[in-house]
Amino acid sequence: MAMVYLTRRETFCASHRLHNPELSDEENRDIFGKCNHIHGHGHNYVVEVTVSGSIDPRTGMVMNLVDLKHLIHESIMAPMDHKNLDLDVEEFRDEGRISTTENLSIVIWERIQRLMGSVLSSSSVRLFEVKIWETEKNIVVYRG
Ligand SMILES: Nc1nc2c(c(=O)[nH]1)N=C([C@H](O)[C@H](O)COP(=O)(O)OP(=O)(O)OP(=O)(O)O)CN2
Ligand SMILES: [Zn+2]
Repeated sequence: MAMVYLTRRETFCASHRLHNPELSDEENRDIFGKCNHIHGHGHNYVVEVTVSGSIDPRTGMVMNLVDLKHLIHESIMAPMDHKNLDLDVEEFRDEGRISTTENLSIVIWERIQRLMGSVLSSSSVRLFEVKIWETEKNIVVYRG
Protein backbone atom coordinates (compact mmCIF):
# COMPACT_ATOMS: atom_id res chain seq x y z
CA MET A 1 0.00 0.00 0.00
CA ALA A 2 1.43 3.41 -0.99
CA MET A 3 2.38 5.64 1.96
CA VAL A 4 1.44 9.28 1.42
CA TYR A 5 2.43 12.31 3.54
CA LEU A 6 0.01 15.15 4.20
CA THR A 7 1.06 18.50 5.68
CA ARG A 8 -0.79 21.50 7.02
CA ARG A 9 0.94 24.77 7.89
CA GLU A 10 -0.23 27.38 10.39
CA THR A 11 1.29 30.52 11.87
CA PHE A 12 0.91 31.70 15.43
CA CYS A 13 2.33 34.52 17.54
CA ALA A 14 3.59 33.87 21.04
CA SER A 15 5.99 35.31 23.56
CA HIS A 16 8.42 33.52 25.84
CA ARG A 17 11.62 33.81 27.83
CA LEU A 18 14.46 31.30 27.87
CA HIS A 19 15.21 30.86 31.54
CA ASN A 20 16.10 27.96 33.84
CA PRO A 21 15.03 28.78 37.42
CA GLU A 22 17.49 26.18 38.73
CA LEU A 23 20.42 28.26 37.48
CA SER A 24 21.71 31.59 38.74
CA ASP A 25 20.82 34.83 36.97
CA GLU A 26 24.38 35.02 35.71
CA GLU A 27 24.33 31.46 34.34
CA ASN A 28 21.00 32.18 32.65
CA ARG A 29 22.42 35.29 31.03
CA ASP A 30 25.52 33.39 29.89
CA ILE A 31 23.53 30.56 28.34
CA PHE A 32 20.50 32.33 26.91
CA GLY A 33 21.85 35.85 26.25
CA LYS A 34 19.23 38.27 24.92
CA CYS A 35 16.60 35.51 25.01
CA ASN A 36 16.82 35.63 28.83
CA HIS A 37 15.61 39.25 28.95
CA ILE A 38 13.29 39.46 31.94
CA HIS A 39 10.25 40.78 30.03
CA GLY A 40 10.51 38.13 27.31
CA HIS A 41 10.25 38.50 23.54
CA GLY A 42 7.95 37.29 20.78
CA HIS A 43 8.02 35.16 17.65
CA ASN A 44 5.81 34.61 14.65
CA TYR A 45 6.07 30.83 14.76
CA VAL A 46 5.33 28.81 11.64
CA VAL A 47 4.40 25.20 12.30
CA GLU A 48 3.93 22.34 9.86
CA VAL A 49 2.23 19.15 10.99
CA THR A 50 2.70 16.12 8.72
CA VAL A 51 0.72 12.90 8.95
CA SER A 52 1.33 9.72 6.97
CA GLY A 53 -0.92 6.92 5.89
CA SER A 54 -2.42 5.05 3.02
CA ILE A 55 -5.17 6.48 0.83
CA ASP A 56 -8.64 5.37 1.82
CA PRO A 57 -10.19 4.20 -1.48
CA ARG A 58 -13.62 5.29 -0.26
CA THR A 59 -12.56 8.97 0.18
CA GLY A 60 -9.34 9.32 -1.85
CA MET A 61 -7.79 10.84 1.29
CA VAL A 62 -5.10 9.91 3.78
CA MET A 63 -6.97 12.11 6.21
CA ASN A 64 -9.46 14.91 5.70
CA LEU A 65 -7.47 18.17 5.85
CA VAL A 66 -10.42 19.78 7.60
CA ASP A 67 -9.97 17.29 10.44
CA LEU A 68 -6.23 18.04 10.52
CA LYS A 69 -7.07 21.76 10.67
CA HIS A 70 -9.31 21.13 13.69
CA LEU A 71 -6.63 19.05 15.42
CA ILE A 72 -4.09 21.84 14.92
CA HIS A 73 -6.56 24.45 16.09
CA GLU A 74 -7.28 22.59 19.31
CA SER A 75 -3.71 21.57 20.11
CA ILE A 76 -1.78 24.64 18.93
CA MET A 77 -3.79 27.68 17.84
CA ALA A 78 -6.31 27.94 20.68
CA PRO A 79 -3.85 27.36 23.54
CA MET A 80 -0.79 29.13 22.08
CA ASP A 81 -1.71 31.90 19.60
CA HIS A 82 -1.26 35.36 21.16
CA LYS A 83 -0.23 33.71 24.43
CA ASN A 84 2.83 33.68 26.65
CA LEU A 85 4.17 30.12 26.33
CA ASP A 86 5.75 30.20 29.80
CA LEU A 87 2.61 31.38 31.58
CA ASP A 88 -0.28 30.09 29.47
CA VAL A 89 0.86 26.64 28.31
CA GLU A 90 0.77 24.16 31.18
CA GLU A 91 3.68 22.01 29.95
CA PHE A 92 5.97 25.04 30.30
CA ARG A 93 4.26 26.64 33.29
CA ASP A 94 3.85 23.52 35.45
CA GLU A 95 6.36 20.95 34.23
CA GLY A 96 9.57 22.95 34.30
CA ARG A 97 10.24 22.61 30.58
CA ILE A 98 12.16 25.53 29.07
CA SER A 99 10.29 27.04 26.13
CA THR A 100 12.92 26.35 23.47
CA THR A 101 11.69 25.43 20.02
CA GLU A 102 12.95 21.89 20.61
CA ASN A 103 10.70 21.54 23.65
CA LEU A 104 7.83 23.31 21.88
CA SER A 105 8.00 20.77 19.04
CA ILE A 106 7.70 17.94 21.58
CA VAL A 107 4.82 19.61 23.43
CA ILE A 108 2.97 20.08 20.13
CA TRP A 109 3.70 16.48 19.10
CA GLU A 110 2.35 15.14 22.40
CA ARG A 111 -0.79 17.27 22.18
CA ILE A 112 -1.57 16.24 18.59
CA GLN A 113 -0.78 12.61 19.34
CA ARG A 114 -3.23 12.61 22.25
CA LEU A 115 -6.01 14.12 20.14
CA MET A 116 -5.33 11.84 17.16
CA GLY A 117 -5.58 8.85 19.48
CA SER A 118 -9.13 9.76 20.38
CA VAL A 119 -10.23 10.99 16.93
CA LEU A 120 -8.55 8.46 14.63
CA SER A 121 -8.26 5.32 16.72
CA SER A 122 -9.35 2.99 13.91
CA SER A 123 -7.46 4.66 11.06
CA SER A 124 -4.01 3.92 9.58
CA VAL A 125 -3.02 7.59 9.86
CA ARG A 126 0.05 8.35 11.99
CA LEU A 127 1.64 11.60 13.09
CA PHE A 128 4.92 11.77 11.12
CA GLU A 129 6.54 15.14 11.81
CA VAL A 130 6.22 18.48 13.58
CA LYS A 131 8.36 21.22 12.04
CA ILE A 132 8.63 24.69 13.55
CA TRP A 133 10.22 27.87 12.23
CA GLU A 134 10.93 30.01 15.30
CA THR A 135 12.45 32.58 12.98
CA GLU A 136 13.17 32.40 9.26
CA LYS A 137 16.61 31.11 10.23
CA ASN A 138 15.89 28.81 13.21
CA ILE A 139 14.06 25.59 12.38
CA VAL A 140 13.35 22.49 14.46
CA VAL A 141 12.01 19.10 13.34
CA TYR A 142 10.62 16.41 15.66
CA ARG A 143 9.55 12.95 14.51
CA GLY A 144 8.72 11.33 17.81
N1 LIG B 1 18.67 25.43 20.49
C1 LIG B 1 17.98 26.57 20.61
N2 LIG B 1 18.64 27.73 20.69
C2 LIG B 1 17.96 28.88 20.81
C3 LIG B 1 16.55 28.90 20.82
C4 LIG B 1 15.88 27.64 20.75
O1 LIG B 1 14.64 27.55 20.79
N3 LIG B 1 16.62 26.52 20.64
N4 LIG B 1 15.87 30.06 20.88
C5 LIG B 1 16.49 31.23 20.95
C6 LIG B 1 15.68 32.48 21.11
O2 LIG B 1 14.35 32.18 21.40
C7 LIG B 1 15.79 33.58 20.06
O3 LIG B 1 14.59 34.30 19.94
C8 LIG B 1 16.32 33.25 18.74
O4 LIG B 1 17.62 33.76 18.77
P1 LIG B 1 18.41 34.39 17.55
O5 LIG B 1 18.70 33.33 16.54
O6 LIG B 1 19.54 35.12 18.12
O7 LIG B 1 17.34 35.39 16.97
P2 LIG B 1 17.26 35.98 15.54
O8 LIG B 1 16.70 34.98 14.56
O9 LIG B 1 16.52 37.25 15.68
O10 LIG B 1 18.77 36.19 15.18
P3 LIG B 1 19.46 37.20 14.20
O11 LIG B 1 20.74 36.52 13.89
O12 LIG B 1 19.63 38.43 15.00
O13 LIG B 1 18.59 37.39 13.00
C9 LIG B 1 17.96 31.31 20.98
N5 LIG B 1 18.59 30.05 20.88
ZN1 LIG C 1 12.68 33.25 21.41
